[in-house]
Amino acid sequence: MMRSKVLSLVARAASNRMMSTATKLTTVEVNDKTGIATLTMNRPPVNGLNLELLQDLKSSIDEVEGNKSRGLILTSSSSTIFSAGLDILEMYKPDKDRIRAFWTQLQETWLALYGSSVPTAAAINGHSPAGGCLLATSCEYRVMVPNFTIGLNETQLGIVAPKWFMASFLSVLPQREAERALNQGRMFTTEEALKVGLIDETANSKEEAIEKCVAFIGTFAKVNPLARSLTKQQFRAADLQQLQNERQQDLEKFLFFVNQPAVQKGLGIYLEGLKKKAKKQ
Ligand SMILES: CC/C=C\C/C=C\CCC/C=C/CC(=O)SCCNC(=O)CCNC(=O)[C@H](O)C(C)(C)COP(=O)(O)OP(=O)(O)OC[C@H]1O[C@@H](n2cnc3c(N)ncnc32)[C@H](O)[C@@H]1OP(=O)(O)O
Repeated sequence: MMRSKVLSLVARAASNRMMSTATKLTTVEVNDKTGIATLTMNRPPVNGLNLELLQDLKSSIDEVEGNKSRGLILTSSSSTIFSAGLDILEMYKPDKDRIRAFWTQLQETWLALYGSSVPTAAAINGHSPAGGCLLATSCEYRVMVPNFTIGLNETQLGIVAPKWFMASFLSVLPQREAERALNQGRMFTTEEALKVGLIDETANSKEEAIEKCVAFIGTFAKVNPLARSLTKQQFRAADLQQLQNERQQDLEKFLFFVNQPAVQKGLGIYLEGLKKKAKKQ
């Protein structure tokens, strides 16, 4: 390794504190200069949101809430995928107990991220379908690298995005755009997403995306943190409360829906298509 690279790694290690261990599917790194935490998803190959990744995401969000970070940037360790969304294997021919725990964990993770008291931003450094888009739109700001896609494509899989997925989407897009895109299951390219307002900025690399997220979080430097976070909570309270009130019904609805033979058949065909595509590559 070149000496300069070694020196830069040593310097980086000195100015950043790794808060989580590498055994987890997420890592949290707090930059000592900015006080901003970067939460990185690391579940190869596609950051499919399974029960364990969702558990780690939730505990990492809690960790950032608890360690007085000035903000949270969500990103991925993959060079081409932010997150492929929910791990379809959790929903296809599911285990009865595990699928309950899975959906309950997804609810908890969304409540924690969408309701986070710290400023949140997503550095979207790869494709971001469905649950990936849910994570990104749960943050307050999005910066995306070109040549990738983002959107809620559920209808393309023959499934329906629950109300709280729509709430995140609607916190970013006007109702007319959101409704049309959801009905179509539309995936937006980075450029299209910028034009419609689904993302806030583009960046040429993950590093630049993170820098732009840091700049966004920096815009709150002179704002009273309590006033900022209470204002954010007020904007989001109705969406959060709705899921809190309906958590059990939402779970039962999901279980009923996902166990329908037609839905299982559709998920099986979709998975098969993904696997065939992967083999061809
Ligand atoms: C009234 C309503 C009430 C309740 C509603 C009920 C239920 C519905 C709610 C459920 C909501 C679901 C939201 C979701 O998130 S569903 C998941 C949607 N995700 C996708 O459609 C993404 C699919 N994947 C892709 O498009 C591509 O993989 C991707 C662009 C992300 C990456 O492409 P790349 O070419 O880089 O990789 P691949 O070769 O395609 O994939 C590599 C391996 O990974 C597997 N894979 C990919 N995505 C998933 C996934 N989401 N889950 C599981 N596995 C996935 C893929 O099969 C390859 O596997 P191998 O062949 O290597 O084994």
